[in-house]
Amino acid sequence: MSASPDQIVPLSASRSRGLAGRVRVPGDKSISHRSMIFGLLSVGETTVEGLLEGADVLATAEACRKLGATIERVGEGAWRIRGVGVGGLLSPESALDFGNAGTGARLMMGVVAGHGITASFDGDASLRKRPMMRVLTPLLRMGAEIVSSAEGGRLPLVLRGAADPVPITYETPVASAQVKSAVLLAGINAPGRTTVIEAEATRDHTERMLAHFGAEVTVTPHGDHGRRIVLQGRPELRPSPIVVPADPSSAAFPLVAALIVPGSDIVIEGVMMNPLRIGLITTLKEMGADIVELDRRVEGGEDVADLRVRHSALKGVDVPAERAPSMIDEYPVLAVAAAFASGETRMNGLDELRVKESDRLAAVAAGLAANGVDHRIEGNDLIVAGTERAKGGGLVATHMDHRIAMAFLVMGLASDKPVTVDDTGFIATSFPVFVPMMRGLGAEFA
Ligand SMILES: O=C(O)C1=C[C@@H](OP(=O)(O)O)[C@@H](O)[C@H](O)C1
Ligand SMILES: C=C(OP(=O)(O)O)C(=O)O
Repeated sequence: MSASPDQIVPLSASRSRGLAGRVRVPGDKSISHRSMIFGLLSVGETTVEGLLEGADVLATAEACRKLGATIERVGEGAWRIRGVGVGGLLSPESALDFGNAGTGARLMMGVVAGHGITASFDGDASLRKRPMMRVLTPLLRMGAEIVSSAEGGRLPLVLRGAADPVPITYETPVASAQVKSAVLLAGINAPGRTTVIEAEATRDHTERMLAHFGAEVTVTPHGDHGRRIVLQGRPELRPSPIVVPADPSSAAFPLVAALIVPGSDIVIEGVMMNPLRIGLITTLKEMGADIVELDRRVEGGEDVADLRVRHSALKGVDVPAERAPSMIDEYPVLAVAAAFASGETRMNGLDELRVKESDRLAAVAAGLAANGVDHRIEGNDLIVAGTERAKGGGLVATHMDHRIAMAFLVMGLASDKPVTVDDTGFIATSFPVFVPMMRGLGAEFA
């Protein structure tokens, strides 16, 4: 296991020989959070296999316990949740602490908003800085009330839910699966149809899980890239078994590492290929990456494939803004790949990166600068001038952000001099076995 978020553990990565081997990265974080929440919202026992046992998901599990669920771990990645059902939630006796996790906090605000209960929400210093009004604005329209909050509706906050939430039609002003999901989760207990319209389609795990648990949900195209989701409220959710596929956002790290470390040839098994999550793979293929999908199949209701990845000569590309939702968490590691490409890579429309665990646009730019990679920011676009190498030698400030830590450790595996990240503790939020798994492929970390 890697360090945990409450320890500060720096680590250096240095030039490695070709990576080799087969790995399976942990379960998808988005589906893992939702497994706990849907388990809570159905009466009876939900079984989960392949759960991501990262700090973010464990915080959501703890919150579900405080709201009335009985949750037990029965084996590695195997969990059982006994839920209380829609309408059956209890007001928790202590604050729900989501640690570093935006997904857990925001989705649970939706759940609480749709129930006549009051709950306190809190998180770590990173989560306390992140905007919450984006979910609270529609939830207030549905009848929830903010009892108290930090400035601008930020955490810590106390939310009083609505016993009879009002079903609304909501057009999301930002492309965010968390906002969409919060509204739908509140809408589960609303008498009538709750509609969410998104201009850009975002990950659809909540919609899929609603259907899997027996709710009536319809999804139709909206405009050029968007969707309209209609949920019929007050369904009786049936506990349903969940098999969590491997997280494409975690797979991104060994994948890019294999592309940039000369001589690499690896296989990453069972990676979820949900079309709304694979923008990085599309982009890397455009850059000339040798990624072959082997044994494409369906597991747990999602397309998955084993990805064979070999070191590749990459070239710079233009990444369209409308692709951002399908690779939103992958830009830090794409910026690293871009440094090792020839020519400019332009990543357009990265405004949402500014409100993640850190300001990722600033953190990536600082990390590139510290390691001698030419780049610039124009508005919300990041342009990396690739020269097929990075000098390295830099110390990267990770700002409590797991993806910044992992992306720059990957850079160090192929840069001229080692790259040091100031803290690896937060890697445990999403990919607790990152360090040992990468070492197993041949990564030099010290
Ligand atoms: O719904 C989800 O599970 C997530 C949605 C995304 O956030 P936004 O909704 O803020 O884009 C993503 O960055 C996050 O890691 C997980
Ligand atoms: C943005 C992320 O997660 P969250 O919003 O759940 O903190 C992430 O994992 O990159």
